[in-house]
Amino acid sequence: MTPRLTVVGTGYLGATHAACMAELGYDVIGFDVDEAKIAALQAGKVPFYEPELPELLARHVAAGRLSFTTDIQEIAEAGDIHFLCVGTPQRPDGYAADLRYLFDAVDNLAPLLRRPCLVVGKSTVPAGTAARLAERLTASAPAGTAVELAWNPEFLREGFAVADTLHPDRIVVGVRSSRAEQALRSVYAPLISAGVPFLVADFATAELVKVAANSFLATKISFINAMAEICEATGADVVRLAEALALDPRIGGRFLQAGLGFGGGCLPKDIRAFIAWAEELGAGDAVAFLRDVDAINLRRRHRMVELAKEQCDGAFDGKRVGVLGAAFKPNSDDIRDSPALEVADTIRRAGAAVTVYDPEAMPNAAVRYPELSYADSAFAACEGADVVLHLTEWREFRDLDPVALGAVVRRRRIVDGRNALDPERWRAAGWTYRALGRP
Ligand SMILES: NC(=O)c1ccc[n+]([C@@H]2O[C@H](COP(=O)([O-])OP(=O)(O)OC[C@H]3O[C@@H](n4cnc5c(N)ncnc54)[C@H](O)[C@@H]3O)[C@@H](O)[C@H]2O)c1
Ligand SMILES: O=c1ccn([C@@H]2O[C@H](COP(=O)(O)OP(=O)(O)O[C@H]3O[C@H](CO)[C@@H](O)[C@H](O)[C@H]3O)[C@@H](O)[C@H]2O)c(=O)[nH]1
Repeated sequence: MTPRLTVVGTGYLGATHAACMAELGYDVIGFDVDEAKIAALQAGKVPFYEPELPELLARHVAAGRLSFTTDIQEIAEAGDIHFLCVGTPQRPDGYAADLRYLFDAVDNLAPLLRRPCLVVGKSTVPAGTAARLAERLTASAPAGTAVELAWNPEFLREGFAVADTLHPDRIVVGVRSSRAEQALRSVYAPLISAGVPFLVADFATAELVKVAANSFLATKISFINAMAEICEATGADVVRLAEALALDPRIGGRFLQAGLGFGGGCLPKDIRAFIAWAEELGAGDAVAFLRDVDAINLRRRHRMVELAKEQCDGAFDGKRVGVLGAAFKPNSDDIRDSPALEVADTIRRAGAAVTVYDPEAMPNAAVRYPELSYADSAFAACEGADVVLHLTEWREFRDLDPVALGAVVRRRRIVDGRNALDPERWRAAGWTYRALGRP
């Protein structure tokens, strides 16, 4: 019999997972404690920007295959498999992951379970969390109910969430029984039969795969950004350097884009949680290098502010700065730990009048950074600017005409924080072009 699925926590990950599971043919109910989010989703609307997701979600909601609720009893009664997709942000008091939402989710769901079911964690967690949740689940579920936990980390990227979910590089599951393994094999059968590798591990390994993958990606970005610092000291060009490195297939070219560094709701908090957890285990030395990875990453933001200041003739006071980009990366409206907004706000606090434009992230940015000014186009943000900062590499910015933009600024000066513009084109249009890691 086809299992009925539920998704607990319908943010970026959960809403995507719910819609994609409906696309694979399952009946899915999404549950969240955020009533506004659930109301939007139930109306077939995605309350954040993610390409491809709105059409997919609306289609399955309209077909009655996908629904959303704030009633936990409803999902407890309906679900054969419950996917936990709640947030695990950085704790306010340090580096560790805040696991309270996961514990709440399990504590609220478990006592209501009346039928045999599998609870599958997808959130990113320190190894050992699944074992703790399994204990809580068994302790709180009614006696005699066959309830089990499994772990199934998620590797999707924002901006490509639907494609990454429907065509993942691999599916990793942490299980304690062949029943759990078979249930997950069966759920993902359409992907497995399309050739997606299905890897089975213990809980701790499955949890660790996710954190290790993000640590590796963060390290690769910080490596090239460390090289950018060296390039700045020697007059070399990090973009040419990365091109040459990438031609070695052992290194590869992906995640070698030097610039303002990584932000978002995942890489920064995941490497910090990894450091905190390893230290707790007495294995802190093994991942001490991740402190450098974090520090290199944050230094790029300071360097960007310095370059902007140089282009403002050494003082921000009384200067106008046009900022292109607010999201932590293009094709997303996510501003969690956004390097662009941190740079923009630092410059504002230093005395400049800063105006930001982003194709999708301005509503989120305006809530978090109400003191910044916002404009409704790139041209409007740059009007009268002493310097333009390119901080999130949306296609719209890469396609900007430097001649036309040159007509609205006060001075033709641009700092490309993402190494994504063509320096020759901008210089030919009379701009002073500066970038991170390039002469
Ligand atoms: N965003 C990504 O691209 C991505 C990719 C892979 C893994 N992850 C991991 O997935 C998890 C979720 O990330 P996200 O970006 O979707 O976060 P998010 O903040 O967008 O969504 C989390 C959702 O959980 C809900 N929630 C909190 N407590 C709840 C509870 N007790 N019951 C039900 N719902 C509850 C919140 O209201 C929110 O809607 C994190 O662990 C993250 O590291 C995220
Ligand atoms: O060469 C690069 C590649 C990325 N970035 C930056 O790195 C950050 C993260 O980018 P990306 O990894 O594409 O975005 P996320 O959506 O945060 O996805 C990461 O985090 C997710 C949540 O854990 C994982 O599921 C994904 O596999 C992992 O790529 C962004 O700020 C990018 O601008 C660079 O600076 N240089």
